[in-house]
Amino acid sequence: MEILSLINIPYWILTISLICLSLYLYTVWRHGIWKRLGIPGPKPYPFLGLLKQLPIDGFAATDFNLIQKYGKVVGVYQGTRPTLLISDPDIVRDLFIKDFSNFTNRPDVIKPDKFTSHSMTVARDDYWKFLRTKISPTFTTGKLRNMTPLIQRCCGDLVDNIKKQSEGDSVIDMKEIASGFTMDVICSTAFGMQVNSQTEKDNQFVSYARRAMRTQVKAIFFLICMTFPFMKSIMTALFETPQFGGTEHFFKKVVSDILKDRNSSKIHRDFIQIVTEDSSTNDKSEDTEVPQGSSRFHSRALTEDEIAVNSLIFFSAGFDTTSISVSFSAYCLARYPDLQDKLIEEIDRTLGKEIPTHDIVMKMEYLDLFVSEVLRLYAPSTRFFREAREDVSINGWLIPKDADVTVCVYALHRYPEYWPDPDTFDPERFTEENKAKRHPYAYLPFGIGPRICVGMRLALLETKMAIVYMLQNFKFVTCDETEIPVIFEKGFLLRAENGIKLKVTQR
Ligand code: HEM
Repeated sequence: MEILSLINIPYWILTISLICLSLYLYTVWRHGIWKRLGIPGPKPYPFLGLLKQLPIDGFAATDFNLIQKYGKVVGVYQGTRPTLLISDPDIVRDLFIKDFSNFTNRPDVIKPDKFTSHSMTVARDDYWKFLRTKISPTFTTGKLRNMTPLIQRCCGDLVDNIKKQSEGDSVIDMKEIASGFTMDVICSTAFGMQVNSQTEKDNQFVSYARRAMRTQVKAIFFLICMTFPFMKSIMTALFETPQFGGTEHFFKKVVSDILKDRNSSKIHRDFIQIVTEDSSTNDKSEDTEVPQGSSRFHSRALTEDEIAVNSLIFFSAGFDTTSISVSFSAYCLARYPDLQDKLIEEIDRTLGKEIPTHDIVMKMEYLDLFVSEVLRLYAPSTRFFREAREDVSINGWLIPKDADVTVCVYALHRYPEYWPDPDTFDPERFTEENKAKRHPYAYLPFGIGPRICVGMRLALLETKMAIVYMLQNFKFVTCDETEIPVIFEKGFLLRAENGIKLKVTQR
């Protein structure tokens, strides 16, 4: 202390310096984990690791380049979080299916607040199993068949919107139009509300929904928590203030009012109605994926908060993803006129101008091949994740407890070993014959295993219905404004940065 007083350093400077030094040593130690375990990967950037690269190159290109350079397993750091990037279908199967009990949970970067902790996407272990068991029956074939009239109505509005916006040979932006359509489908299938978000721009419900999905601010909170995990609690508290999020009260009230207003005389076919009727006890349909062993929660119904937050995941998990699949479908139709004609031929032969039903649409063979190929090249989620519960050894490598394991869907779907000539758009890759020749886990647009996307059936139905309605009325064509190839946003979702500009001709 006497030496310090001699060189006259104020205590506050000394304290700050010591904190900085400790943080630096902490990150250096964390950034050595993969090297100590012998897993290949790039030298991490101080503090930020891969988080420095992601905003520059974007998730898709960063993962693609790393996997090209280091192979199918790459050790990186997101901030100081050790993350294993994987694009090896065998390893994905071993971890995400065979060893699911060790890889049940997603990493919780931001500590979920009390309300969000009821969401199926972030719930952990037995509580996740309970929620999944209660919510999965919403997406059985029977329930989706019942929901189809809601989707048909939104498809009708979609066609009207395209007609209106393309008047006088105008260029339309399918990114905008598809996002309006997806919003309408969610409002009706989750909440039973009829909205045309394309024409009702100031609808209060829609503006709250858009606010709940605002991602830029969330990204900053995520970045801080990934770099310094001990900041989780502070960031969580901030995140919930009305300036940054704060949509919880609005949606809780909406759900509470809906539940009060419902009376038994009117038939409702939406998510809120289905889970209120506690469907898991009376609808164990053949095609619902329900995890086993969800012990102690089973006997009770969902609470109002659980219904509210899980109706919100229709927005957070189902909005951008489905809107990307609809907009890129239109893009591929315009880019490949021969394939568009083939699809039109199938639609005309099967349906003509009749209203598409669930069963007819889901049985259309070429439509299925086409949508599968769209979701290969333009898989909306570039990645999906799990957290290792325990140390796990795989192919002679140790994955340490708490590490993130991330499947790089964008890179996997372009790996030439599984997808010869990967940049070519070719729906024939998905014929039964060609599928049988390929690794079954080389195609993962909806994830894999017991935690696979719960809304997959709804997303496919919605996308296919939209395509059929659109092609019954129009043909898509590229124009001077169409960006070829599309430039992607840099985020985790594969959105087109500058929209998807196309023209249509009437049929
Ligand atoms: C084309 C559209 C969609 C795509 C590409 C997509 C993709 C995904 C992916 C990759 C996952 C992670 C799976 C995993 O970790 O193994 C996921 C999870 C999830 N998705 Fe989707 N999704 C889509 C539409 C939807 C829709 C419409 C809904 C809701 C209505 C939805 C609800 C969810 C939920 C709740 C989860 C978390 C499941 C759980 O943790 O058990 N998704 N989705």
